[in-house]
Amino acid sequence: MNEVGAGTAAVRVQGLWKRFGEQIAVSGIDLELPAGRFIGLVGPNGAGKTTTLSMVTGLLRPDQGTVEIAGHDVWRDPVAVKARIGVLPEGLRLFERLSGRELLAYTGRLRGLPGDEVDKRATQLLDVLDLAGSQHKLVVDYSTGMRKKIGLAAALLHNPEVLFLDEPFEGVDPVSAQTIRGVLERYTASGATVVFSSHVMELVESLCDWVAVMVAGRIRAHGPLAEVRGDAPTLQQAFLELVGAGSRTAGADLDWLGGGAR
Ligand SMILES: Nc1ncnc2c1ncn2[C@@H]1O[C@H](COP(=O)(O)OP(=O)(O)OP(=O)(O)O)[C@@H](O)[C@H]1O
Repeated sequence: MNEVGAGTAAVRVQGLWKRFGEQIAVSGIDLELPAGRFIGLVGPNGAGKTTTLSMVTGLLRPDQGTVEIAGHDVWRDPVAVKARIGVLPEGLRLFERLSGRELLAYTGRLRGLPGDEVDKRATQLLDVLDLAGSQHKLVVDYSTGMRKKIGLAAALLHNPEVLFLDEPFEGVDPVSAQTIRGVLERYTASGATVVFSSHVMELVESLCDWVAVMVAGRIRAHGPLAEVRGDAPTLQQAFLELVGAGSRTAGADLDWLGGGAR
């Protein structure tokens, strides 16, 4: 059962900072992500999305600031938070010498689920994610898309309240993307919250009902999709305006590229 109903904040971020030497990756952000929504965190390369998601999910300690998930402080109450979240991080490390099914069995036991419940859920997830035929293959032999899918299955196994996904569709073919999408839509329809980062605006526009736009370590816009899109015809156009790239002519200075002298 999910504790957090629609209308309350699934994630509350206050004054979050992260520096790497001279580089300020996240510059004092405040953000409330509503529960029960499909939320997209978008921004150009290097905007700070991965750093933010890592701090929000307890993988990277902030320099300053607090994060609460379902009312629990991520750094003061990590056990309560980790029981309530699922995470598919960027560059996910998996136990390569386990098969897909073994990985789920292991994850389920770590999560404290009874063995027969783990078996039942693993069978269903492997089936829905089209991995049943590869469940006995070692993870090391999985393709990029299969790795994303088994990572997603592991993140969903304990039925978290909030699911965080860093670029879940990168390197995933359209058929697998559609499968992942179906699973996520079903999950949010039941009141759970998904927060995912992506650069693919069409995807964010078609999946999300709430977006946060991050530029240079700050949140530039956030809110319901229609509000952030405003009068722009597409989210892509609104995004280009927000990041100040709307009028930039790509490649204007590359006059040597293409024809002419070689
Ligand atoms: N471990 C690190 N050490 C030094 N700098 C880092 C580190 N991690 C991130 N950065 C810097 O922090 C900034 C934000 O990086 P981050 O990976 O969070 O951005 P992003 O929005 O996820 O980018 P992308 O969309 O390209 O994945 C970048 O300038 C990056 O170079």
